[in-house]
Amino acid sequence: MDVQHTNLEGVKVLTPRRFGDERGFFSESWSQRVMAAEELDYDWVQDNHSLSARKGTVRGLHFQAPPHAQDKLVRCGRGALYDVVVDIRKGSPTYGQSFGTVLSFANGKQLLVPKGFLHGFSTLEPDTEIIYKCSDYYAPECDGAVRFDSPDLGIDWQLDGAEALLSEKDAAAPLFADFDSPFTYEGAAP
Ligand SMILES: Cc1cn([C@H]2C[C@H](O)[C@@H](COP(=O)(O)OP(=O)(O)O[C@H]3O[C@@H](C)C(=O)[C@@H](O)[C@H]3O)O2)c(=O)[nH]c1=O
Repeated sequence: MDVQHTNLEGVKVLTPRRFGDERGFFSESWSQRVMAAEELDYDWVQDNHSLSARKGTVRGLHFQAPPHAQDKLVRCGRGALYDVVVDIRKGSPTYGQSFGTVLSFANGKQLLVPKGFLHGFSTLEPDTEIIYKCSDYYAPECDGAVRFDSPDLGIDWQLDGAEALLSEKDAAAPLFADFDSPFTYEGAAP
């Protein structure tokens, strides 16, 4: 597993090795044993899978508040997406800063999204599937969202000028400027 650090402490790009042969490839998308050596230790309890039929679909920016905050390990099962995280830990040296990267079936990259970050993505191809592990269960009462195109965040969603397809919930989300984060920075993450 190749592990790349990003501008946001704790946010990492993980790229599993693919063993290719005439049938295709095999890869270990997660191994607790291997990742413990990188000081990454998670008890994943829920796997999520969604399909976005249209290119230019945006899901996000989402979080689950404590006591049901979630770490997530995100990958693309089919197609390609632009995955984005935003630091919302009050007092963090990178509060409000974002990181984005392309996750595709072809590149096999995964993004590790720790608690205390917004997460969202735009689809770069039709019929794009996202698959992700979560460290806590879905808790709708703790579900929260921030408007993806908040001017203060200045995120380029790679939409090439097209209008994003959003859920009603995401269209009604508050702007980042009006958002009071429930997370505080607790020092350096692994
Ligand atoms: C997230 C989630 C939703 N649902 C239900 C609620 C609702 O009826 C339906 C669709 O939910 P949403 O519109 O919130 O789905 P979606 O917009 O895909 O939400 C997801 O977006 C990405 C960016 C994330 O990071 C995820 O954590 C999650 O927030 O699925 C669950 O049953 N379990 C879950 O874990």
